[in-house]
Amino acid sequence: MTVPQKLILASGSPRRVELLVQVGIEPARLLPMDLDETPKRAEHPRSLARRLSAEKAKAALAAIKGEADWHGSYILAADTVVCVGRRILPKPELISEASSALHLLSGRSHRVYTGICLVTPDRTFRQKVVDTKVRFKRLSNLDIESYLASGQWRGKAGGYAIQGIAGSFVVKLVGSYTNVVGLPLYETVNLLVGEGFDVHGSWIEG
Ligand SMILES: Cc1cn([C@H]2C[C@H](O)[C@@H](COP(=O)(O)OP(=O)(O)OP(=O)(O)O)O2)c(=O)[nH]c1=O
Repeated sequence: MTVPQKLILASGSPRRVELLVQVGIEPARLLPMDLDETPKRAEHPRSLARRLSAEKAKAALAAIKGEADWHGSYILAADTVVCVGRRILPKPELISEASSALHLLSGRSHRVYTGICLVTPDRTFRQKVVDTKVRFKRLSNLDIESYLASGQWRGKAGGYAIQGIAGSFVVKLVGSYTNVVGLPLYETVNLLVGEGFDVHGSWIEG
């Protein structure tokens, strides 16, 4: 008898769930981890994405360790960081923060790093950081004001969501699109397959 594999997604991000479901992976459980995401002094954005994704995975592992049926589960966590040069942009909750971020992104290229961390059933930690280069058009005052009014910036790294209105700001994108949304699908599936997770099982028609 084969034991069904379970994936615990250590995330509260609906985008990450949607991306996994898009490739046929239905997380058995969502376990959002509320961590302090403040960067360390002079921390590189790539290192921040790597560190936070590992911390989310570690916290999720600690949370389920005492449970009898966690054996055989995989845990996946991710963290997305947007930066202009080495300047890390916040995940704005205030309109003023979102406005500053959009002014900074206007007419420039920036990078989006997503760290992914997979904990295997034997508790091995496997990590990867993926980066994407994105160039925005020059945003007019009307673009910025209207975008701020949309509220789509709230809680999103860098103060925008490429899967919404801000998709129309993108002049050029080099790398993974899904990485910008919050979970790089190629690399995530690769990591899962490499660690023995059956991603293909759900692809059968009917
Ligand atoms: C740049 C960008 C970010 N985002 C989102 C993805 C993430 O949800 C968020 C980055 O913050 P994260 O800290 O990576 O994720 P989160 O706090 O939303 O969720 P969790 O830690 O529980 O997994 O920004 C978009 O949805 N679209 C985009 O274009």
